[in-house]
Amino acid sequence: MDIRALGYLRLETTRPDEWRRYTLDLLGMAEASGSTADALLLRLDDRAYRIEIRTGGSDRLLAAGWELAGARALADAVAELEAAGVAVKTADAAECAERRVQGLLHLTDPCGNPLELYWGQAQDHTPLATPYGNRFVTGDLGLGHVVLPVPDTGAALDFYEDLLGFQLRDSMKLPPQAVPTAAEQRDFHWMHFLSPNRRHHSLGLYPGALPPGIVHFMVELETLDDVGLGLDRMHAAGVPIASSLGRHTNDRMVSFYAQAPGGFQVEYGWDGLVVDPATWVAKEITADSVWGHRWNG
Ligand SMILES: Cc1ccc(O)c(O)c1CC[C@@H]1C(=O)CC[C@]2(C)C(=O)CC[C@@H]12
Ligand SMILES: [Fe+2]
Repeated sequence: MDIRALGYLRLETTRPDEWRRYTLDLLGMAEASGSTADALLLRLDDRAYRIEIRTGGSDRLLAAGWELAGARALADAVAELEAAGVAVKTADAAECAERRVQGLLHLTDPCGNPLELYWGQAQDHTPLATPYGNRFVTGDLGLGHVVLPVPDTGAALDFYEDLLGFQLRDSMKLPPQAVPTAAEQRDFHWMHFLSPNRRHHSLGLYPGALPPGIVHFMVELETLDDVGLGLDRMHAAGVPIASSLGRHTNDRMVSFYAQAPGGFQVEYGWDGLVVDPATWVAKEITADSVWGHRWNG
């Protein structure tokens, strides 16, 4: 399947004012044109939007949007999904227009996580004015990464690897105490990292359940100072820091994790690894970080 990148995230929130402050004032995102009273659209680059925060009755992931190369790629995806027995719902013209894409499918992964496959997202050609002059690393690496809860980790790995065509980059054993909501009792649980592109991982699979349907999402900044200044803003605003600054072993990302409104986290990072998919070899990592990343509570 010709999926190219994580294109957008859609979230539902019961606390839209908090999310507004969090994304614009703390994460340094820009409000996109087309935002409405019900849905804050956020710009990180030349795309019309990368994140949608929709006001509703719960705090949860509405969809991870994965971008395909074009109309033929999306039609091929429908055929492959249906042949594999996966139910897909094709969006009508009105819904495509609302999402600002030219073709769109809805489906769920084997653990019930909502995804959208799409092609042809609108661009915004007006200069991007982020509040602190910070720049996000996107382009063909996509928006960043998202970590999804997958209690049936094996089924989820098969789905993303074999059907969606993501490349497994590495895996890490988590001790039972790190996965209190695992489906079964085991000595350890695998966490997996995958991507359809050169970004080390666009998707993390966390082997437990989590009510918001998302463990964290990561946005990457161009400079270390962008990340440090973001950390200062989080501290100044009194946002709980879920994990201190550190460097991950697998993608070498220097990042911290801040609590987001609604029970999950945002990872704010710099210097993530770009790999060559043609020569990559899947590995096991035996520590999450080279240094830092002290988790709180
Ligand atoms: C290990 C790792 C490497 C690169 C990343 O971008 C990344 O997010 C992680 C994993 C972070 C991970 C998590 O998402 C939920 C709580 C986890 C499972 C832990 O208990 C240790 C690592 C944590
Ligand atoms: Fe991450």
